[in-house]
Amino acid sequence: MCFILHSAAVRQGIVDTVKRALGDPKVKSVVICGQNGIFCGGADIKEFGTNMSGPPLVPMIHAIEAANKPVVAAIEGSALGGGLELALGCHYRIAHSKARLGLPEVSLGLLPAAGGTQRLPRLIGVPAALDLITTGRHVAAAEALQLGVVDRVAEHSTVDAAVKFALSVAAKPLDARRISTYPCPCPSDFDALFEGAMQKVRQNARGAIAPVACVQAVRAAATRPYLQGMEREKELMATLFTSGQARALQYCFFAQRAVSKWSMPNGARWDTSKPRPVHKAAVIGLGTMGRGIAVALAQTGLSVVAVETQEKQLMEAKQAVSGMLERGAKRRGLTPAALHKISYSHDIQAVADVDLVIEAVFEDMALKKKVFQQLSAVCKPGTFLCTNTSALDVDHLASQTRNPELVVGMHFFAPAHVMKLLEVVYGPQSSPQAVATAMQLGKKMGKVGVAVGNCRGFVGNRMLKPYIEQAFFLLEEGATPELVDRALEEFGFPMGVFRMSDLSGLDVGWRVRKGDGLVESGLASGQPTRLREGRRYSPLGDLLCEQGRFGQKTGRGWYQYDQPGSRVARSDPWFHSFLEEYRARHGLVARRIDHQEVLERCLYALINEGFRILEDGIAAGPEDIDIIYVFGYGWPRHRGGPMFYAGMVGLARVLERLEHYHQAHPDVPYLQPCSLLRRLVASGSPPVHRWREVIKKLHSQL
Ligand SMILES: CCC[C@H](O)CC(=O)SCCNC(=O)CCNC(=O)[C@H](O)C(C)(C)COP(=O)([O-])OP(=O)([O-])OC[C@H]1O[C@@H](n2cnc3c(N)ncnc32)[C@H](O)[C@@H]1OP(=O)([O-])[O-]
Repeated sequence: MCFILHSAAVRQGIVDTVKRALGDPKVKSVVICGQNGIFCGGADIKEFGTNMSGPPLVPMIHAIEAANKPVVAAIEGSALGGGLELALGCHYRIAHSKARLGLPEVSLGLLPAAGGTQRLPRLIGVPAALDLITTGRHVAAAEALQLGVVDRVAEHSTVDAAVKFALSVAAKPLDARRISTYPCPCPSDFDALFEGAMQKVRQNARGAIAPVACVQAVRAAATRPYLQGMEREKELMATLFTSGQARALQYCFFAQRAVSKWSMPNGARWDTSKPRPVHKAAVIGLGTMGRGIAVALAQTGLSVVAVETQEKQLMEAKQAVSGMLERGAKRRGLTPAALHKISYSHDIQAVADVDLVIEAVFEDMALKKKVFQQLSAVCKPGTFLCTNTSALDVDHLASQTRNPELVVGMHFFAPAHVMKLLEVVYGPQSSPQAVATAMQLGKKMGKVGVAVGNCRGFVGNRMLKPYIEQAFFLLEEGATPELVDRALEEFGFPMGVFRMSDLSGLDVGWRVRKGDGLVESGLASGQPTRLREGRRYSPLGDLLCEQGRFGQKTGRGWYQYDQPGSRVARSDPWFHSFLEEYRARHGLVARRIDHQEVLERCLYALINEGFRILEDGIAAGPEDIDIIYVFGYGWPRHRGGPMFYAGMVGLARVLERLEHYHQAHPDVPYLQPCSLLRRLVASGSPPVHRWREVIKKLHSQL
């Protein structure tokens, strides 16, 4: 018999049908399978937080395990979460060779609470179960077989194989097949194992509580009888279930899927815009970003033309890209086939026949303009021209070409072959097909693409500006880089703003500020002013750059490093006395600044800019901003992204604190609450999924 599992109706169907099968003397054994080639993706996440109806999962799985006829799970596609837990309740598991299995609940802020934390360690041992449950990683059928999660792997029809197998074991005793009755294999180094596991998850979790609860639940499996372990699993799940973290992580799950359903202000949408196939692509400029992009493109199986006009740089890049592809293939146990997908040239004419070009030359408008003019002349008609700028005007570049509708931004994040985020930037002239093609190519490259409008810094970098600005101001007012970074890292960022600035290089922002005319001449005198056009400005970063302190690469920045290029940031007494002198020179009196002020000033300023971005229609909804921050800027996923976080804090509270800080710092426009935030508060602070209605109303009145 075949069943489908998903929501309340499905569970009811399983309970009824299994009962009927077990009571029917003609039925000798039972096979459970999914529909449309997918065994089961687990519990319906949309059901969480609602009044769950239908039979609960745990007694359903117990009844299957207790059955007196063999029950075989035929796993095709995925068996995830509750789906795998159901399979663990069956007496045998047969998986298709392409199937993937896992307990990803931890990534939703939960734990496998339908017996997963109690059965899996009994089946495959504590270390392997801890690995799967605390990371939530999916395993392929071959690994599942090796670990002992499944009994057999089928190459062809899994259901046929399972039916045949079920008939062959119809008369066999089942006592040894009920996992809940197994003793949990207890390793001799029990305490060390759990201490090590706990330390590891705490280190990686950045404040997320679900991984810690997962370890506690597995520990219960190893120390308590099955039923008591189930009680502990239930208790821990109840705590997680009501936590804000579970809500945030489940929001991220749906937000990630929502952003793929992009729309543009002109009404173009993902479901009405057809992408054009891309068979051959080119990258122009083989610096750090260009190399990463070339690797990511080649790994999709596309033919890639990599162009770098400087011969020496071209040779170096060729070596570096080959190394990256070889290491990537080795990690995945493959031969580096992508190596042969790339051809290199120093001549831009080599891109004449490609379908899409990604320009990744130095971040300089004059240079990029020249490249776009050349591309427009060289490429065959219809070639999409994309720029990997991180902040420059995409429309201006489009205007250099004969067909501006073919131009979009594809903003990758370093290292481009690793980082998941891709901002796809459209201008008023970009065609829906160009956006659809860039989004589809991003997906092929394993990226999470977010389509956004064109403005300075797009979404991510635009919001970063007020965040960094506040961090600089906090130093002037009495904080240290250590204090600011600690507050942000305790919040859950992998790196605070100053450690991040040292890593990416202080000179990057310096160059941009110089280009904007913000860096005053005569800095050497050490007396630059702290105002630009009536706005407060901190020249601290400029002063460090003047001293050649560019961060890790020079061994000095906001921190000091043992040597240029080394990664361990150490507190720098030089910087502390420099800061004191700076404050004294400008008549600034240091005051005590606590973590709460750091978080409120840095994060609320960033969130406020997020509201402006929504107001301006640069991002279609809060989900787009949140996904950009979670995937590209290290925002802790268990806090859902900045806009979701604002809702968790309470919009009225965010507004009140911004008003407070703006009053104290009237010369900082970024702290002035945005009118969309005011409007949302006035509309009763609706939940984040209803903000679009308020935004739509606002836009219709403009
Ligand atoms: C008591 C405790 C019990 C248990 O321990 C708890 C759990 O099981 S927790 C659960 C543990 N399980 C997981 O964490 C597995 C989560 N799911 C996945 O990893 C992938 O969806 C899957 C691999 C299954 C398919 O990938 P794919 O083929 O690329 O397809 P896709 O990803 O694009 O999704 C297609 C559509 O289905 C939607 N949707 C999907 N799953 C769920 C769900 N569980 N629920 C609701 N909806 C779900 C998804 O939103 C999308 O909707 P839309 O409206 O079309 O945008």
